[in-house]
Amino acid sequence: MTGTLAAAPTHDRNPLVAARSQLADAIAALDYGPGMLDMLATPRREVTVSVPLRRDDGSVEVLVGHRVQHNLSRGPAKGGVRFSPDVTLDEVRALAMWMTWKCALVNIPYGGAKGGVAFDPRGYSRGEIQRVTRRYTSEIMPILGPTTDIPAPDIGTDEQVMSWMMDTYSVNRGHTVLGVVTGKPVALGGSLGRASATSRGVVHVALAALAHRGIVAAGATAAVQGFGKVGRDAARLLAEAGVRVVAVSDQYGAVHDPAGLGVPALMRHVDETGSVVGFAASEPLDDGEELLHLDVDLLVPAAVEAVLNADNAHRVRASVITEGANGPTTPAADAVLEAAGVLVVPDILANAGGVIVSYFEWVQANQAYWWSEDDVNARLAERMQAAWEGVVGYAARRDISLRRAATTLAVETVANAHLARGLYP
Ligand SMILES: NC(=O)C1=CN([C@@H]2O[C@H](COP(=O)(O)OP(=O)(O)OC[C@H]3O[C@@H](n4cnc5c(N)ncnc54)[C@H](OP(=O)(O)O)[C@@H]3O)[C@@H](O)[C@H]2O)C=CC1
Ligand SMILES: O=C(O)CCC(=O)C(=O)O
Repeated sequence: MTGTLAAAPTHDRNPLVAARSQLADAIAALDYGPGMLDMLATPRREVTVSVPLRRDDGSVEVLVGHRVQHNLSRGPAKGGVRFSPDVTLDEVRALAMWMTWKCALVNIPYGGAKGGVAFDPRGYSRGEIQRVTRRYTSEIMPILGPTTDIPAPDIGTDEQVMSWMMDTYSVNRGHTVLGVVTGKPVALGGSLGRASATSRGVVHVALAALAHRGIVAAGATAAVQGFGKVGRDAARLLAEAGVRVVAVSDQYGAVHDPAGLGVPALMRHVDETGSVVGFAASEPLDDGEELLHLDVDLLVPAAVEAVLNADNAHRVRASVITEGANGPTTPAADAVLEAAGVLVVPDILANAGGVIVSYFEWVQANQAYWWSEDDVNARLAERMQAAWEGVVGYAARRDISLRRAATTLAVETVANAHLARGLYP
């Protein structure tokens, strides 16, 4: 390994350490010439920008934003934009690398990217968030475009933020460019089914994983960490499938009902109060951490990275973990969970439904022809099922974990694209 990798951080909870360790595992199982590991570990392009913001009170704050394009060998870079105080360049690099593997694994013609601005949108007005979005978009505009890099929503962003990004890009280009971002509102060239696509994909593979373990979904128990764009619809769809969702959490706390939470009523409570905390038909858990250790059939981490780590993995009692979030399990935790026989459905497979329907949205926008929601959902289910079967089959043939199988399959696809393009002449 050369300079870039030698300088890498080493902490178990650093997402870049996790992403690079997963890549190194995959490369070790494959047969490529020297340089492939370094090349795939290194982002193709990184932009760090200042985002000056005039606050509503007249003061000026200078925020920091990033956009990292990890790989472009199979098509334009694709991946979400995150507004969160925890955004760092290392985090964005890791998330961009995971996007590359995700797009390759589910065979959509993209490389991986990710972006973010380090601030907590909960402390800012709608007007301030719009100004941050527009300035960030302008600053990274040289590397954006419908054939180069196509953002989408992630933590702290939504379809309104995507509309502002599309508008800023389009105004600068002089015409409307629908294909420059996905996750837009349906009224503005978005796709039916995109808003719930990540959750729908998570639930598709969660149900497949329960069946794989011989657990009947009807009456099985689940805990969901995070009640945002991914966790909320995952809880709803699990409940609709007959799974008893016994606990959910957000940043403010966690609620629990061993008999099963009434998810529609909980959703109404969150709409009214902004948090799951205080939901009448439930008991509070001491802290969000407790949710991760409940004795449930299924655990769905759908919030942030590294929540399952060296310190707590041994306390997990779930049979199946389906990763709605990116990078919720550190490599040290993975080893503990694998030894304990927990089936972990990895992020790049489990949460790929979002980018799959983003791809459908981009295809529809480029064709200016929109599909029905049933059509979108059927195509999504078909791709999730194919990816699930591919990963499970590969893992079984080699007697390896689903994470190792998924990463190896994806890395091989990307490495072969580099070879086909003439990496080793
Ligand atoms: N949106 C998408 O299409 C996709 C998202 N993902 C991944 O899914 C994860 C969630 O993203 P998304 O739902 O879009 O983001 P949101 O911002 O919509 O929701 C994040 C949720 O996580 C909660 N949260 C944050 N920190 C914690 C914590 N420490 N403990 C418990 N809950 C916490 C938030 O709480 P609160 O509500 O209180 O703020 C919120 O409910 C991320 O890892 C993202 O990268 C992956 C694929 C696609
Ligand atoms: O929909 C997309 O393009 C990307 C979604 C995303 O950021 C992710 O899958 O982590």
